[in-house]
Amino acid sequence: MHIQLQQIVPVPLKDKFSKRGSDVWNNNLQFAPGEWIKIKAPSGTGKTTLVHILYKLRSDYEGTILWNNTPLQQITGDALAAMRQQQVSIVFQDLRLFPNLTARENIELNRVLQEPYCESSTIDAMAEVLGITHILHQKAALCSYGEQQRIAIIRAMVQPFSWLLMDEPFSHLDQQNITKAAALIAAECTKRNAGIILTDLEDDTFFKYHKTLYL
Ligand SMILES: Nc1ncnc2c1ncn2[C@@H]1O[C@H](COP(=O)(O)OP(=O)(O)OP(=O)(O)O)[C@@H](O)[C@H]1O
Repeated sequence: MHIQLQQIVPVPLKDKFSKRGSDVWNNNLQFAPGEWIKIKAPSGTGKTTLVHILYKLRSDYEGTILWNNTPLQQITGDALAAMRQQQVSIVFQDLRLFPNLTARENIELNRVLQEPYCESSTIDAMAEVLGITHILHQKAALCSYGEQQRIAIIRAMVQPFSWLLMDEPFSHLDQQNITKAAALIAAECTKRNAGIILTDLEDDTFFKYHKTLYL
């Protein structure tokens, strides 16, 4: 799936970014299938805003986003749900787990939303790689932020996708866990020939990005 950004300007950020310039805002960009893109920016400059715009969680912007040549504004209802279930997976900055469900239930919900993409045992295998097997039965609310971040990463992996959006996905993890999580994500994206759009504050070596854009 191609993603195009045509002169996107978030209304609340209009004055801020116009003073300092941006590779993204108010520019024309095309993300090709399978591209791995890093969006780098300091705190408060719009990383979450961009991710939410791309996932159609907010529409307070000027310009046009195209998913496979169709303006996002025109993708609604069942078509939007199908896009999110089959084409675009996401790791939110604020994770958005159901606090009263267990870690496994949070992940399972995403796995069975559609024709299951993988076996339930995949959850066990990924949990073992990321070192969270022991908390799979625990309510998400009782898990540490680092554990919740790994739950959210596995949840994003157990559905089909051709694009993976990640908003500061490793912010609560130590270097060893980042390395394991990034390797898992890279392997999954490579297997599916999926694109990555990852936001972060600093440069990183988590992935072999095709391009880095400054927000
Ligand atoms: N609906 C809104 N109305 C007014 N201001 C907003 C709105 N949404 C976002 N902002 C402002 O836009 C700026 C960018 O917010 P955003 O959360 O996208 O930044 P960020 O780069 O993800 O920050 P961080 O790295 O701290 O998570 C902030 O100053 C925020 O207060």
